[in-house]
Amino acid sequence: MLRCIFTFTLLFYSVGIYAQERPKILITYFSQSGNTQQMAEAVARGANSVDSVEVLLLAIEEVKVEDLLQAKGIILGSPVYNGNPAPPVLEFINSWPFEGRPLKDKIGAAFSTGGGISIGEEGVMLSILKSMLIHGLLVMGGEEVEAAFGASAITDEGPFQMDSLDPIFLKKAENLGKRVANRVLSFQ
Ligand SMILES: Cc1cc2nc3c(=O)[nH]c(=O)nc-3n(C[C@H](O)[C@H](O)[C@H](O)COP(=O)(O)O)c2cc1C
Repeated sequence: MLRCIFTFTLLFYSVGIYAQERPKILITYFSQSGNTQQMAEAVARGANSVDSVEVLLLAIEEVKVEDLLQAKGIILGSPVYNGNPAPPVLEFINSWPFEGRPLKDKIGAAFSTGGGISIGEEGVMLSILKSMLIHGLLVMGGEEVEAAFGASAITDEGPFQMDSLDPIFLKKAENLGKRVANRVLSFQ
């Protein structure tokens, strides 16, 4: 009986500690026609490949303030709309709590999708990173030099006009998620 209680207590505490210690990574996106969502899912796959982190994948409209506050890493994605992040993404960022800068020192990263080559993806990621810097996040880019500002994908020009995004873009997104997850762990 005593042994049973001991085992149960040990199990209870180990589960508690494990749950408590897994830092959360929030991956969030706006997507009207599914491209940015595909990138977000790839980012989440990459983050999930790292043990000991908890990954939350949510469309921006599903994100609650507590999700932002609890996350140790925030990875935000947007399509390019006329060279800028999509307006709902800007509204989302404008809704982040600012008083006391509660998002300070979290890790931040960005991803984007755009219809054409060199008509906005990079600018959108930099715009997201700039806002993250205002909030005090520690921002980072992707794994590859070709993803220096984050992971981006072309969705509607030349060879990149397919239902599913080209694997080269999805790989960069996965690597971004993995990189952020590893950094979050090393900053614990
Ligand atoms: C209103 C609007 C404006 C857009 N402007 C641009 C643009 O300036 N540059 C670009 O590369 N793609 C532009 N696009 C294309 C989208 O960025 C692209 O299709 C993106 O992958 C859509 O993402 P989603 O499928 O997640 O909604 C625009 C699309 C819309 C609807």
